[in-house]
Amino acid sequence: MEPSHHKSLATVVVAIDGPSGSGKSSVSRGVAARLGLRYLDTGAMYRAMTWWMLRHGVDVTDAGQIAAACGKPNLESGTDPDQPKITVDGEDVSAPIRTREVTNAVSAVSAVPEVRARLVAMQREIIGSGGIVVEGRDIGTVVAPEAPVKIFLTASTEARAWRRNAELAPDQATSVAVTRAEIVRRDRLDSSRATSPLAMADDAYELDTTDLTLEQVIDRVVALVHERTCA
Ligand SMILES: Nc1ncnc2c1ncn2[C@@H]1O[C@H](COP(=O)(O)OP(=O)(O)OP(=O)(O)O)[C@@H](O)[C@H]1O
Ligand SMILES: Nc1ccn([C@H]2C[C@H](O)[C@@H](COP(=O)(O)O)O2)c(=O)n1
Repeated sequence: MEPSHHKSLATVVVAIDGPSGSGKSSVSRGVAARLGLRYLDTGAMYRAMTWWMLRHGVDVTDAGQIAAACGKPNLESGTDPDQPKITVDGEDVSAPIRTREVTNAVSAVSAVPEVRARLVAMQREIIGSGGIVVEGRDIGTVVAPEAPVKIFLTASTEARAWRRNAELAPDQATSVAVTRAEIVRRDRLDSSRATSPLAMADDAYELDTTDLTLEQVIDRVVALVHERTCA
């Protein structure tokens, strides 16, 4: 990252991007809680949109159907890092958006430009004047390109598969090999879509978390935020 614009914590935007299972959610929540910032999980928004499509019988392989329907659900994202919550039409969907059915359909839904246009606008509105950690795939490149702190988290495919597999709910349990294949497929789709694919911003700080504990990663990101904001 270029040493540049110093900001106060009250207005800072910390953009955290990376592939599935690299630790974005846990790191972002930990950093936000430590620094007293808000937290936005943009992946949860794409998941909630996908959950609604599946619930309403939208064919999630048909981009036209997705585009026509994506303005209908009323999504509300909480920003409390200690209690992340997302509702669709008033229903708390924090748990059902984590099923493998949603996980395996979300890349197709999030590749549709109309979906991205609506959710990116909502994300920018929530970010507002800042004081927030935002995680996703295109935060540093598209949603908040002016963010003074940009982190791109990575980890080996093996580490990500083990981490992701270990946290599946009992009714979603599968083998590490299946989880690994699902992660590889999702990364490929998320990185190859035409509109704002998963990508590292030129001015992002790349952090490989393979051999780091969660606490070590949080410590490093907090240190970077202090460095960038002089706080
Ligand atoms: N550095 C780390 N060391 C060990 N486990 C970690 C580390 N970072 C995250 N984890 C664990 O890995 C799992 C996946 O992390 P997390 O959900 O934060 O990743 P993610 O990048 O947000 O994934 P996704 O994009 O698929 O939602 C969680 O169970 C988390 O506790
Ligand atoms: N900014 C974002 C965030 C997420 N997505 C899509 C692509 C992911 O596979 C999916 C779920 O995200 P996760 O909860 O695993 O972080 O949502 C995106 O396209 N852009």
